[in-house]
Amino acid sequence: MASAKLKEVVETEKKPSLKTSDSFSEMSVAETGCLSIIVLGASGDLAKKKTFPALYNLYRQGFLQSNEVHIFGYARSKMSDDELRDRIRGYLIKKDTSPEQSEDVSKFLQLIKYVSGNYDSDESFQSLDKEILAHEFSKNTQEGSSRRLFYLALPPSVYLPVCRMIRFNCMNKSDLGGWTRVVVEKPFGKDLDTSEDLSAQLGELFEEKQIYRIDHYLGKELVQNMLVLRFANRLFLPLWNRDNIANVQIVFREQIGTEGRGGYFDEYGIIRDIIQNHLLQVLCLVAMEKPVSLKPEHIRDEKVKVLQSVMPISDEEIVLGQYDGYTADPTVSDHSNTPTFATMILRIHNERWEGVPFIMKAGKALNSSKAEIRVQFKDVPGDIFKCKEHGRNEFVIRLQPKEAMYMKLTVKRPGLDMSTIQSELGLFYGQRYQNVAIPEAYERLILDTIRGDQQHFVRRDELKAAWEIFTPLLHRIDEGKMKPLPYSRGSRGPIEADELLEKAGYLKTHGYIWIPPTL
Ligand SMILES: NC(=O)C1=CN([C@@H]2O[C@H](COP(=O)(O)OP(=O)(O)OC[C@H]3O[C@@H](n4cnc5c(N)ncnc54)[C@H](OP(=O)(O)O)[C@@H]3O)[C@@H](O)[C@H]2O)C=CC1
Ligand SMILES: O=C1O[C@H](COP(=O)(O)O)[C@@H](O)[C@H](O)[C@H]1O
Repeated sequence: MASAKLKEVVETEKKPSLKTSDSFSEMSVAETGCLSIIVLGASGDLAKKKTFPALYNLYRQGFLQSNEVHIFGYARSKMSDDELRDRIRGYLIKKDTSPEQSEDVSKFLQLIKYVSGNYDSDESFQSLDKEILAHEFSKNTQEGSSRRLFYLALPPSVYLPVCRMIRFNCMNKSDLGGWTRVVVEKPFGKDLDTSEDLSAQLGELFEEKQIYRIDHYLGKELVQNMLVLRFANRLFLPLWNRDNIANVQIVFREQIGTEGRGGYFDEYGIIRDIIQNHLLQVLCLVAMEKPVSLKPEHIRDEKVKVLQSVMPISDEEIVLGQYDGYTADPTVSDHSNTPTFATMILRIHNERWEGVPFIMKAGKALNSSKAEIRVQFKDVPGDIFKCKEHGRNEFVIRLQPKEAMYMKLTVKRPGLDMSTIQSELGLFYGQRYQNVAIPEAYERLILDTIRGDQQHFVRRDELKAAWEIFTPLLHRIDEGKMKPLPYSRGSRGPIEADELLEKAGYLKTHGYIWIPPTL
C-alpha cells in the first residue's frame, strides 16, 4: 500500500501538471475528475487547423493524459468517428513525422469521438451529454467532479443557441470540484450594442469565470513576454513614456487575401477581424501601467484603464484600403465597401502617453507576412554627431515569423573616421533558444482554460471598452461614409498610409539594412 502510494506521488511529479505551473498566477481546487473536451464546429476550418492540432501537442507533451481525457467533436455534418479522425490526421502528420510520432498521432486520434447534431436541438445536446456521461462513468469519475470544456469553433451566429443548449443539457452535474467552461472565439459581436447584447445573454447562462473569450494573439510567445520585458527590466522603466518615445507602431501584414473566408470577412472587415481585437490587445500590453500583481484581475484592470483612455479616432487619421480583385470572390458583394487594409492612429489621453501616436496597421494581400511592434524613440537633444540622417533608436519586437527583438542603435562606423552608422543589438529566438520549441498560441491558451487561468483571456468590461473605441468609426464605414482606397495585391497597401505615418511623426531610417544572423 505504502509503495503504491509512493509510486503515485512519483508519477504525479513526473507528469506535467494541469494546474498553473508557476507562481505567476493562482490556482485553487483539487481537480481529480476526468476531463472531456468538446469541440463544437469540429467539421470546420479552425477546428482542423488549430484546435485539434493544439490538443494533440498538449497530449504529446503529457498535459492531456489518455487515462483521464476524452475529446468529442460535434457538428451537423454526418460522419463517422474514423472520418473525423482521418480529416484531422492530415493536419498532424507532416513530411518529417517519425514512425513513433505517427503512432502517437494514432493513439491521440483514438481519444476522439464524433457526435453529429444540430446547434439548437435539446435532443441533440442530450445525446452529447449521454456520450460525455458514458466517458465519465467509464473512468469511475464521481458525478460532479468531472471537468467539461466546451470549445466553440463556430460562427458567432450560433454562439447563443449553442450556449443555451450547453447550459440546459450538458453541464457538469454538481459542484464537487468539477467544472464547466466555455471557450468563445472572436468576433464577439459586430459593434458595441451587439457585443453587449451577446455578453448580457451569455451572462445569464454562465458566470464570468466560466467564460473564456479567446484572442489567440494573447497566446503568442512575444506577446506574453511583453509584461516581463517592460516590468522586469530596469533599462526600459524610465524610458517607456512620452518624454522618450516619439511613436509606436503595431503592425499585422498578411500576404494571403481572404480566399476561402470571403463570406465571413466581407461582413466583418479588417478592423473587426484584426485591429479591434488582436492589435488592440497588444496595444494594451505595450501601454498599460504596472499591475498590482500578476493576478489575472489585476492585469485586466490595468488593460481596461488604458482602453478607457483612448480618444475617439479622427477621420483625418485613418486610411482604409481594399485590394484589387477582392470583390471577384463570389462570396463577396460586388459593391463591397469592406476594408481589407487599415492604418489609423490611436491617441491615449493619460500622463504617460499624451501626444504619442499609436499607429495601428493591418492588411491582407500585402507584400509580406509579419506582425511586429515598433517603438520609435525621440531624437537625441543637442546632437553633436549630426547623425539625424541615420535615423532614430527603434526597438522592434517581431511577434512573427521568427520571433525576435532588436534595438536599432547609432554606433561609430568601424574604421579610422569618426562617423556614425545605424546598427542593432538583438535577440533572435531561433538562434538563442535553439532547442526550445515555441508553443503555438492555441496550445498555450487551451492549457490555460483547463488550468482555470483567465489572465490571457478577454474580460467583459475589456471587450466593452474595446468596442467603444471602434464602434463610431465602424458605423461610418458601414454606412458608406468612408471609402477604402484601392491597392494592388502584393503591394504595401495604399501610398496614403505611408503619408499618414510620416504626418504622425514616424521617421524612416534610410540606408539601414538588417543582416539576419546565421547560426
Ligand atoms: N478559421 C480561422 O483561421 C479562424 C477562425 N476564428 C473564429 O473561429 C470560429 C470558427 O471559425 P471557422 O472554423 O473558420 O468557421 P467555419 O465556417 O469553418 O465553421 C465551423 C463549423 O460551423 C458550422 N457552420 C458553418 N456555418 C454555419 C451556420 N451558418 N450556421 C450553423 N453552423 C454553421 C459548420 O459545421 P456543420 O455544418 O458540420 O455543423 C462548420 O464546419 C469563428 O468564430 C471564427 O471567427 C478565429 C480565428 C481564426
Ligand atoms: O484571427 C485571425 O487571425 C489570422 C492570423 O493569425 P496569425 O496567428 O496567423 O497571425 C488571420 O489570418 C484571420 O483573418 C483572423 O481571423
